[in-house]
Amino acid sequence: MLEQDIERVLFSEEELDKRVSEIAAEINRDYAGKEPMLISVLRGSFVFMADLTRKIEVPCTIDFMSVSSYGKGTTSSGQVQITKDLSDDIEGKDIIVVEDILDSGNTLSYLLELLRARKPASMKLCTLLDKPDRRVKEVHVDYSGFTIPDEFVVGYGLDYAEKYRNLPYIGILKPRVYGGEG
Ligand SMILES: O=P(O)(O)OC[C@H]1O[C@H](OP(=O)(O)OP(=O)(O)O)[C@H](O)[C@@H]1O
Ligand SMILES: Nc1nc2[nH]cnc2c(=O)[nH]1
Ligand SMILES: [Mg+2]
Repeated sequence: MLEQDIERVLFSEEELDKRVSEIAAEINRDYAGKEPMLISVLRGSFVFMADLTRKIEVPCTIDFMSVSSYGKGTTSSGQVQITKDLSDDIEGKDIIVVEDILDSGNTLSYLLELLRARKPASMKLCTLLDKPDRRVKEVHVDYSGFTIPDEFVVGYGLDYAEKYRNLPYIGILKPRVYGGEG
């Protein structure tokens, strides 16, 4: 069972639901009278995106982009690959980039620069988790769910070697799973 690979739960389903509601309330307030386009950075953000969008009450559109830099490891390769681009144009739109985690910053610094060049009317970043300890590229965050310690977390969309995305909570992986001690 997946549960046996989890050292401890960092955020329960209930805690995630409460925080996602709070973030959605901020967005609803900030975008009153506007029509934001929410851009989910796949694959990690799919669960957060689905929960967040269902709590957004202003009219909005959604799109998806797929980016990968971790492969099977627990540290960033630094090489960001776009594996699926957006379907729609973002020029003149008020976009909100939705991410599961900001860690080294490699993914988002690359992605935000690329999207900025397409001339959206405005661009904000919403990340569920922020792990500042391993940052190598500076990234400005507009909406952040939780600041977390330097531990490799999984669940609620986040994977290790493509597994654990289906866990309904966020947990810390036992080091033995990825070849560490424990
Ligand atoms: O700040 P960084 O160090 O760049 O790390 C953050 C990124 O890493 C993960 O994606 P990953 O490349 O593992 O792809 P995935 O979303 O398909 O899991 C996560 O979903 C973020 O996009
Ligand atoms: N699953 C997972 N993916 C990440 N990508 C960057 N940091 C992390 C992390 O802590 N866990
Ligand atoms: Mg990953």
